[in-house]
Amino acid sequence: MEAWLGLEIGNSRLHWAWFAGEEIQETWDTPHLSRLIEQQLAQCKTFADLPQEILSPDLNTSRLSPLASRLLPIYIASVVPSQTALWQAYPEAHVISLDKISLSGIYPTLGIDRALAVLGAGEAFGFPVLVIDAGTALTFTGADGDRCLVGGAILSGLSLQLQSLGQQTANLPSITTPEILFLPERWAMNTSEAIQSGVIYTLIASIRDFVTAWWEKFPDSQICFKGGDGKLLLEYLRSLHPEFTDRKIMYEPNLTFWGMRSYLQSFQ
Ligand SMILES: Nc1ncnc2c1ncn2[C@@H]1O[C@H](COP(=O)(O)OP(=O)(O)OP(=O)(O)O)[C@@H](O)[C@H]1O
Ligand SMILES: CC(C)(CO)[C@@H](O)C(=O)NCCC(=O)O
Ligand SMILES: [K+]
Repeated sequence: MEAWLGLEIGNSRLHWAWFAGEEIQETWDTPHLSRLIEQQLAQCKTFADLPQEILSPDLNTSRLSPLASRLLPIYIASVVPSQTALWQAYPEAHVISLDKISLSGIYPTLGIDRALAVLGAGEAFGFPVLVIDAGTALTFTGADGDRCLVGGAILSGLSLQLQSLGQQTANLPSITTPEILFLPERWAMNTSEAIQSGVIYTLIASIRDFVTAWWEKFPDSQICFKGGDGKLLLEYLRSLHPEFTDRKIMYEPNLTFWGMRSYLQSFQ
């Protein structure tokens, strides 16, 4: 089984998956790379030459050691052109572009992360499917039973909403997502919880509205959450609306990587 790396470049950070053929072995996240690393990427001859910055401290690198003497292909799905540019120098970098994705009805500026995630979800659970990516931006992306893009929506994600409130006002603190330990009181009595209440209850209401509208169109469709805040938001959606607990709605962090796998299979 050939080894390869999947790299999803998001607006906040990099998401990595190490594949042996079609199986994901490990996944991890790292910060964006600095421009200083470009030279090192250009000179990579084996896996061992790759900068340490791309490996996670939790990664069991001894499992990777059989790969050390080879240069692994890296398949890249990026929505951050300046970060994509750094990889141009790496001899085995393959940037995935929208034109080779097997979905119809795509518009030219659709994010490759959205296209791959909806493809990966549809391949795994069947079409029609709706993906809710709770990342830096929160996106809804749906495809119908003919693998045709239905469309979707883009709004500010959880962190971005909290951060922009803090940055653009004199008296409001910037709350970070690790500070959100529980579902706040809706009618909050302090500033921090009032911000959390405003952002979280409106986000959940928006998500519920999109989910309901999707199921009106496609009643039996699977809905998948992904992204850094996906697990938390699905948990809150379910605790506020228990009727969603038994429905076809789940969290699956690797949808974009599944989309990459299916993209690669389409060339075999
Ligand atoms: N260690 C972490 N670092 C950064 N964000 C984190 C972390 N853990 C959880 N998060 C949450 O993940 C969210 C970012 O999600 P994610 O990492 O999926 O975004 P992204 O893929 O970089 O962005 P996008 O795909 O929207 O361009 C933030 O809103 C934050 O609350
Ligand atoms: C919306 C984001 C930022 C989500 O990562 C990304 O998919 C993107 O840059 N999309 C381009 C615009 C679009 O999808 O219509
Ligand atoms: K921008």
